[in-house]
Amino acid sequence: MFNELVLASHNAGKLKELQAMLGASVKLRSVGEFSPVEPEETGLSFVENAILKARNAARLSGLPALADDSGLAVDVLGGAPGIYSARYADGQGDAANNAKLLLALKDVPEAERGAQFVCCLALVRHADDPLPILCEGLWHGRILNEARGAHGFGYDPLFWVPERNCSSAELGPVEKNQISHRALAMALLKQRLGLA
Ligand SMILES: O=P(O)(O)OP(=O)(O)OP(=O)(O)OC[C@H]1O[C@@H](n2cnc3c(O)ncnc32)[C@H](O)[C@@H]1O
Ligand SMILES: [Mg+2]
Repeated sequence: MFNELVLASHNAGKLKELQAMLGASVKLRSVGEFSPVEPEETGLSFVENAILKARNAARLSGLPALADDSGLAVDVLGGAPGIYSARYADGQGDAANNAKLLLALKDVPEAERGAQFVCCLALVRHADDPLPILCEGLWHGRILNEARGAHGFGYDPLFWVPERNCSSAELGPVEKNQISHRALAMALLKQRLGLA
């Protein structure tokens, strides 16, 4: 159905994971090829931000666009940082985000450190598409007391994966791409597109 999609993301980790999940039959091009400017994520939900990013990328590229809005929702923080995950430490990047999260959970015991990664994928056929395809995935885990592992990106070193007994950054890319929030959302998208 789509041989080429623009990925409405400036996050290289997402591009790598999503391209691996889609396989070679659909080529993902980064929106960075078309503009260095990142749209402001003004939505109040993952869905709204994913649609906003997808429309922006479709407008810039003239191609159908896929967006991924994702984040980490921590139970004891009432779901924070959530849609603000990328900006948790005021735009200072992954290391600062992780340090801030560790500090926020400093005195929280293991049993209360539950969290989930959330991924919302939005696909628009063109910038004004009235019916975006939306797919979501959740991945349940726990926030560690210190970073572990060197794979992945973002909060992966702090996310304990109970079903594998390791952090998400200790999973190899193939394994993470089978069980992550993004993998679940992508599996649904592939079904919707008849690619599964
Ligand atoms: O908006 P784009 O350009 O796609 O890139 P971004 O990195 O800003 O992406 P988001 O706005 O969706 O914010 C997602 C945040 O959640 C984190 N995150 C999402 N998926 C993750 C994953 O699989 N592993 C670790 N962290 C993840 C990521 O590092 C960001 O801090
Ligand atoms: Mg973002």
